[in-house]
Amino acid sequence: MTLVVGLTGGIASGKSTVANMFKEMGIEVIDADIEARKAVEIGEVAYEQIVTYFGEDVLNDDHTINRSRLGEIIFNDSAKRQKLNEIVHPDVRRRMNEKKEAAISRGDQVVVLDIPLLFESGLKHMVDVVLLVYVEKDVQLQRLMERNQLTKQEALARIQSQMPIEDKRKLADKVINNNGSIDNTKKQLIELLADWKTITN
Ligand SMILES: CC(C)(COP(=O)(O)OP(=O)(O)OC[C@H]1O[C@@H](n2cnc3c(N)ncnc32)[C@H](O)[C@@H]1O)[C@@H](O)C(=O)NCCC(=O)NCCS
Ligand SMILES: Nc1ncnc2c1ncn2[C@@H]1O[C@H](COP(=O)(O)OP(=O)(O)OP(=O)(O)O)[C@@H](O)[C@H]1O
Repeated sequence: MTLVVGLTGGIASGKSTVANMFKEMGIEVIDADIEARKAVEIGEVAYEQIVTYFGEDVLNDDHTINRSRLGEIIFNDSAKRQKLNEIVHPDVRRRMNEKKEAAISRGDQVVVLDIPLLFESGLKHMVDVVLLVYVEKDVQLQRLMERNQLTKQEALARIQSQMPIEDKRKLADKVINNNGSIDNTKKQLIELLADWKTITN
């Protein structure tokens, strides 16, 4: 039996950090952000729809999507964000499902789906258990500003474009608290995996 874990959290809460820990343990992680990048490559259906809706202003000179420009637009306008989600998400789900089915066919014990918008997009049905990477709001803001070189206002716009992390915490099956050190986070993950081993064996 394969346990399908949905890894989620707020922006910059530490999903990729935890995802890398899973990978180091030899567990496959299917990353929605990576699949979303592939879905908007030149020639893909979503690419054409983005150009039609948002115009050529969101393109780089080489015609690829200018991600920072598109981000500036959608993180400050909920109607445009919803439109982008409608364009990109169906293909992201299709790509993730294909990889998930491959992991199940191979007989992997655990496969992880890293989906930032798991709750916002109603994707709980895609996984067996939801694992939330939690951080307090001030830590989240600080880490986001530092990692993406954003002003406080820009970072807050991104945080506020998602379901509040406190609400996500109530909906999750398991929570890893990532306020502390990376080592502490890893310890919590190892304990969780030991629990799950009894489920998958
Ligand atoms: C807006 C875009 C161009 C910004 O690209 P950029 O390279 O700056 O960021 P990246 O893709 O690495 O996303 C970083 C984080 O932003 C958050 N985020 C991204 N898209 C959204 C969204 N539509 N709504 C809320 N939060 C989002 C997530 O927490 C994500 O982990 C890009 O995020 C995008 O195409 N988003 C739409 C697809 C999507 O929803 N992706 C998220 C998972 S499916
Ligand atoms: N426990 C920690 N201590 C200090 N810094 C951390 C810790 N966990 C993560 N970080 C840093 O915080 C930032 C956000 O972490 P990460 O990229 O893993 O978040 P994410 O949830 O994957 O973000 P996104 O939603 O944008 O994909 C990174 O710069 C990372 O190095």
